[in-house]
Amino acid sequence: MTQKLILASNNAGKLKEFNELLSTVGFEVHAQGEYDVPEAEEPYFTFVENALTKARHASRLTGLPALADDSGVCVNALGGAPGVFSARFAGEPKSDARNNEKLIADLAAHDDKSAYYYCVLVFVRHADDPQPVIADGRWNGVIVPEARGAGGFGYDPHFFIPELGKCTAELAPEEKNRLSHRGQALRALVDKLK
Ligand SMILES: O=c1nc[nH]c2c1ncn2[C@H]1C[C@H](O)[C@@H](COP(=O)(O)OP(=O)(O)OP(=O)(O)O)O1
Ligand SMILES: [Mg+2]
Repeated sequence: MTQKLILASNNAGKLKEFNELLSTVGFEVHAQGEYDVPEAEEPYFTFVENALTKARHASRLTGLPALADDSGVCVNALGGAPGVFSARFAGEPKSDARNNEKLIADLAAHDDKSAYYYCVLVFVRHADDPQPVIADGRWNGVIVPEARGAGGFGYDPHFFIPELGKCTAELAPEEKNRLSHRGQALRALVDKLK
């Protein structure tokens, strides 16, 4: 029997990646938007607290198991910023274009362009689940000033993987999922659910 699962996210890029990643795992996946779940508050300073809050919120409003993702790009020369604040780095309303512009500007005076993507996933079986399942993943790269590629979302046009000679926006979806922070975290999470 396939189990219904709510994806506790409104981010179209994440939803597309999760649909690909979860298609093989036997869940019937529904985005929280299908159930008119509004965006949850993300008031915390850690990825895990924000992800847990998003998962509980979606599960409470739908009565179904929920999976949430809190993720971001952490830049070493900026002390890990924007990190947990990646989505709203350049203020409200959220804008990938303005976030990328600000990231390039803030890094201009720094020689060290190294960064990593980080993702925490939290799965709850029900809203008050006392044993949320948690997994994370990390993906190292460097920030480049010139945008490259049309795939992915968010910071992908500026997140360069030296080993591949490409930005993550230049990767095919299956290649990004095989390597990404989100792909790593999801495989670890699925292992824990077995
Ligand atoms: O693979 C990625 N490729 C590019 N950028 C990425 C990636 N993964 C996270 N990011 C960036 C996008 C956003 O600026 C922030 C996530 O913020 P985050 O709050 O977790 O998501 P969100 O507000 O867009 O949607 P939601 O909270 O509904 O899941 O990190
Ligand atoms: Mg968010």
